[in-house]
Amino acid sequence: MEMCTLEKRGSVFILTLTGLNEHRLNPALLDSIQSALHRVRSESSSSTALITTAHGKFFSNGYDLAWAKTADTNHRLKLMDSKLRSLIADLISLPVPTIAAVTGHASAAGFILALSHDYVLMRKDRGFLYMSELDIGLPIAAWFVAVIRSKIGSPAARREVLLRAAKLTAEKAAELGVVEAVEGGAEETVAAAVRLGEELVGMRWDGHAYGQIRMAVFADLLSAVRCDEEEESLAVKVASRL
Ligand SMILES: CCCCCCCCCCCCC/C=C/C(=O)SCCNC(=O)CCNC(=O)[C@H](O)C(C)(C)COP(=O)(O)OP(=O)(O)OC[C@H]1O[C@@H](n2cnc3c(N)ncnc32)[C@H](O)[C@@H]1OP(=O)(O)O
Repeated sequence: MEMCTLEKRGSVFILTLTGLNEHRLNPALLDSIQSALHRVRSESSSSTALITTAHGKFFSNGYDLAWAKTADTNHRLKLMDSKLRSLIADLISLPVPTIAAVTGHASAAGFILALSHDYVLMRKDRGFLYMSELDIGLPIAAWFVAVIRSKIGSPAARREVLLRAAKLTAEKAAELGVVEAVEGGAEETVAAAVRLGEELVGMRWDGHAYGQIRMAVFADLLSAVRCDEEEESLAVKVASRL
């Protein structure tokens, strides 16, 4: 079953998480997204940009904990987490500008996926950006915090997101500096992302320079994403709470 599509619209790629489901980040969906990123990398000979968006009322509702809850929970949790980390590292090294067009709820790992883009545009009327770990009693990985620290500048905003589990609407997220722009509905958000993408493509930057500079800007984040020291202990904690 196709879980995401990749289409070229003008000069930009649009990666869409398909289906009216929660787009939970299980290995199948993570693999599908990552192979789309590999296609963007291989086909981005000329200047291009990547927009990531989703169908339905969810951008992504986070890890697929139901999938993980089996006899082999620890292994499955670690598998999801290592696949997401690999995907985030690919986004940071991708030689093209990246834009998340958040057209629905983005929770926990889904929020991390959105934040890992260079720009986040969000629809005004529906959808929350929400780190739900506090509400569901789960610990958080240091690398998740590294993403949030790299992308959300204000300590007050980080407190709202992590220590208050705030459900941020687009307007609140813009006020806290979490998203760049608040658009209308889903279609307007994708259209605004395409306009921004075409504007960035118009700069005709060298993609490898763009990717290298982004990796330099987020060097600390990249090393946190690649470090799996705590994974085992966190997996045990998370598994015990499922
Ligand atoms: C776990 C991996 C371990 C690996 C090994 C260890 C290493 C790492 C360890 C890390 C530790 C774990 C980290 C965990 C990561 C995860 O991803 S775990 C999974 C997390 N996911 C969740 O917890 C799911 C959270 N989601 C929700 O709670 C809900 O889906 C939601 C987002 C709150 C949406 O709820 P829902 O009821 O479906 O929403 P709606 O019906 O759409 O809206 C509710 C009402 O709000 C109104 N509304 C919606 N948007 C807006 C808006 N923008 N503005 C105003 N109002 C809005 C909407 O109209 C609804 O109102 P009513 O119609 O009046 O009800």
